[in-house]
Amino acid sequence: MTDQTLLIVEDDPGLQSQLRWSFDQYKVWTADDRESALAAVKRHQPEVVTLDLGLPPDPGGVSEGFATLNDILSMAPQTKVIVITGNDDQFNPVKCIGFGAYDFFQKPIDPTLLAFVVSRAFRLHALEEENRRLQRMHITNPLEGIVAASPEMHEVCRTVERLAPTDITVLLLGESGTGKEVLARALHALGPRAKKPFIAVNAAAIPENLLESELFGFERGAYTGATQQTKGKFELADGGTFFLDEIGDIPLSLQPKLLRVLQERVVERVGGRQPFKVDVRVVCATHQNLAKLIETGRFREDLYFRINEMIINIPPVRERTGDVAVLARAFLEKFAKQMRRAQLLGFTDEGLAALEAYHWPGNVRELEHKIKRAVVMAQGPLIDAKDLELLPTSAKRRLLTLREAREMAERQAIGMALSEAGENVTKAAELLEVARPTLYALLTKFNLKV
Ligand SMILES: Nc1ncnc2c1ncn2[C@@H]1O[C@H](COP(=O)(O)OP(=O)(O)OP(=O)(O)O)[C@@H](O)[C@H]1O
Repeated sequence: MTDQTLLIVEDDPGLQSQLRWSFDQYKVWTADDRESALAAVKRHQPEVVTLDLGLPPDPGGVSEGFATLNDILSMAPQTKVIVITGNDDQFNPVKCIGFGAYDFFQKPIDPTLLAFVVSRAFRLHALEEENRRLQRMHITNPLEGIVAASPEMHEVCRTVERLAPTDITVLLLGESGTGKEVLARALHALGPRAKKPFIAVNAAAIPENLLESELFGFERGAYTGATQQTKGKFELADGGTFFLDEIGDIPLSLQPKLLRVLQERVVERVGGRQPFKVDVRVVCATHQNLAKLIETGRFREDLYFRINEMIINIPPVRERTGDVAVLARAFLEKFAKQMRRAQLLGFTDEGLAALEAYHWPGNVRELEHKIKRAVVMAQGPLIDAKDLELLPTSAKRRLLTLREAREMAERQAIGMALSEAGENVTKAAELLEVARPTLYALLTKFNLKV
């Protein structure tokens, strides 16, 4: 027997038991009036219901059946209700479907046909559930490897999705640790070059005198110690994506050579005389203000125009509405699993308040490190401000309106509850102590696509 649950609402005991036996491959529950039907829906959450329209106290009519249909669908809108009636009013089918029933059946019942309709209803329900699950995942995982609940980051992710299939050079602007590299990887992974290399170079991390050969490669004998020809990173990225992080740190002397690669996709190794073509998609990033660097003569304007075909501004964590809680939760799960600390369940209210109040100058990277440390340090089942080495600060933040504060809190609570409930809306609604329809209404209100 499967876990698929069927509720048969039928007041005729003979028909009820006939139906019960013909569906023994499902978990079957029965009810014979509106009250017991609603109790069974609440308790057993059947995916499919067969509903006799003629229920007491109106067994010869349809009023009680329609009221039951209406109540079931208000309580559990995803349920597939198959209406069965002996009443041959030709308008009933239209009315039932208009009320949200999945299908309509006239008595006498053809068991083979009904079995077929019921199994199709289960299939459709499963497909819709899977669809809802995928959409819910999208709330906190808008892109592979990216955790975000804020509309600001969802917008960034949508832009990444739109740009991924193109070869447009993208410039990612954002403070350190905001996720520029993760987004560059997403641009690569979602595009046609996904199976080819993704090569990242951080210009700030490589000494100036080594940067040219790192980027463009060198020929044997190009300088003392150059014992063999070596490929540069551009060449290694051939066919794929080249991610140049901290482009603002590229020395002025190298900028013309870089401009040439970007303009003509041509590379020349240090000490080489034969320029050759490379096929790369280029993504650049910086936390610096390039306009200022241009003003002070440290960055070429023509290079700037080359790399800014499309700019994506990544907001700092303190400006993302509702991201801190879901990021914290995701990192807690990741590190608790890695470090086998399954007893860690979440954050104390004070811990969460401290996370929210902090201004995160190091953005997601800092948040990740703080949670990692706290997972090691925490003694009880909940992480508090002390474990995080944070005190609720009085750091100046823009004063929120009451409405903004309420919405932010609601959004965070929903994100946390969904994450806690493994993305199961029913469980999340229980954790939040609201009815499922209320949670759905809130998800819609916050444009969370369920
Ligand atoms: N939205 C996110 N969801 C999950 N993890 C994230 C997210 N953003 C960033 N991270 C993680 O935070 C860390 C820093 O991200 P990343 O290296 O992409 O930032 P960056 O902006 O490139 O930093 P820098 O400017 O210092 O190079 C990484 O471990 C990354 O996996």
